[in-house]
Amino acid sequence: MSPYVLAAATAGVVIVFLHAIKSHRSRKLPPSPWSLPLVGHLYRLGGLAHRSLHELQTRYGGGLLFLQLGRRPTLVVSTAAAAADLLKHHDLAFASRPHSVAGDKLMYGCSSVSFAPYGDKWRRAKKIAVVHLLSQRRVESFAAVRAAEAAALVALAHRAAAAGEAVDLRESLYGYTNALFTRAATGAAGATAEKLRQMMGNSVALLVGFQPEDVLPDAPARLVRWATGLEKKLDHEAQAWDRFLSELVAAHQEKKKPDRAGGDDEDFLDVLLRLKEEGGGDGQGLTEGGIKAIIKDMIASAIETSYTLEWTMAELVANPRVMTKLQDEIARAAADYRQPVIISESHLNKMGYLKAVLKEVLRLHPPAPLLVPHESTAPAAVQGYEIPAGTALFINAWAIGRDPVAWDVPGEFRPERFVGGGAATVDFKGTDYQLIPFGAGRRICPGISFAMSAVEVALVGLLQHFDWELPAGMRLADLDMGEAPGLVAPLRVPLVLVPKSKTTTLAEAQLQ
Ligand code: HEM
Repeated sequence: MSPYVLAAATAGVVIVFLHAIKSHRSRKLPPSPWSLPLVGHLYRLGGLAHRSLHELQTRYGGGLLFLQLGRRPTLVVSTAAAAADLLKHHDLAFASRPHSVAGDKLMYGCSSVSFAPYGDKWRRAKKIAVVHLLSQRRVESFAAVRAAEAAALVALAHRAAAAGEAVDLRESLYGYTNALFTRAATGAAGATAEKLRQMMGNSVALLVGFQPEDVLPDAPARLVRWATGLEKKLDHEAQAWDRFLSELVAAHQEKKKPDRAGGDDEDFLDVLLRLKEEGGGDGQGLTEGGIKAIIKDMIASAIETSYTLEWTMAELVANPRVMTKLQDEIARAAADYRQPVIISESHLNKMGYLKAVLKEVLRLHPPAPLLVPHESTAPAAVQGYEIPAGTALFINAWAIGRDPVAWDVPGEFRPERFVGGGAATVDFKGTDYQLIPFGAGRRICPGISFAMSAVEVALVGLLQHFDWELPAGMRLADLDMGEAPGLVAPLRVPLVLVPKSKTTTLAEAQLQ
């Protein structure tokens, strides 16, 4: 980088930092540890920000911390009580998102649901997602696609079992969710799904993590993006996506038949193009860019969904008692109802222990441990502190799931706490603030039902047909249950397990 760029960047940071310190001192703010010039508290985050922030919070007490993360004043919420107060009483003030240049470029001017700042554009996109794409009826309409993709996953495990080989679950579970989400979003499978998966990997690498504009004012941040080649990468990626999505849109417009409009066999792209064509109502103001951004949002969610499956398999292998109990529940359902290879979804809904296991996994391992950052658009008085407008918000769902005030023996994996115990009625739908892996309030994830159906169908298939063991020579104590660094957190080491068929072959399973 040239010395001029460096000097301009440094001067910018100093000005912003001094300004931040001045305004910080004049307000009543939550506890804030000492920080460094320029970077503020950024250096305290480390690779596993949710863990570092949890440690800081236990040291300072209370449920709120106020940090200066580079340029951004940031409120961190780490207890169930503080989350309840904030989300019940100040949700509106904190319903926006911090501006992101990568989101602007890769998400068509932040017009996806997840990147849009709070306002009319976001409200319309969210309504489309909730009412037209991810409603219970629409989720049910994809049951056959889920069953087919889960059967492909079971077949893959059968092949590995027959060959005595291990399965790389990180790889195969993401293969499953990506294929399923791509089919639901665009109707495409095979090579198209593979291409989208590879492109999504490139985009996610550019979208997550701290960006130059988080630390520097606009002009020096732009210089840094230019000097480091980031600007070029973002433009290149945006163009590649646009070419690909334009082809999918064109193919959909060609195949569209009048008698299909509004039917249950529509994929997300069909629905969005229909709403745009209808013009008024919920499709009002929907542009082709907006449609492409929403499609990207939906396909990207395959990542968190597959991480949930991977964490579940890891916890089950680490807790053989729970694995056996869940397999017994599944075996009873399969026997009672003479089920085919993949147990039908109406029967999954009656499996109480399955639901309890998944809640327990999401309590201990929310795939987005700090949710997605919010930003306030108005001042708010939270627990007696004055939080200025323009403050970023991290809700530490990982710490909240381990809050000792909200949970008995929080570090223990014990699904029974959700069956008849004190937490029997606690759910992750956004009203129980001690369990918020999907967030709560206005910005809550609209894909809970879509995600959980995908997780349940695959999990039940994998446990109905196989016992799962650690690879030869590996002991339970060697299983690494730590997280990989990043704002979306899978297991640190991809999970590899050996399947042992309970139904010797897929053909045999199909006959049962
Ligand atoms: C287990 C899987 C999933 C987890 C753990 C998860 C979690 C989350 C979280 C934590 C947020 C942010 C909440 C906040 O800002 O406070 C979110 C937002 C969102 N999720 Fe999910 N999600 C999952 C699956 C899905 C699926 C399957 C879809 C759609 C197909 C989806 C679509 C979205 C969208 C569109 C948003 C943005 C909402 C907004 O900004 O208003 N998610 N999700």
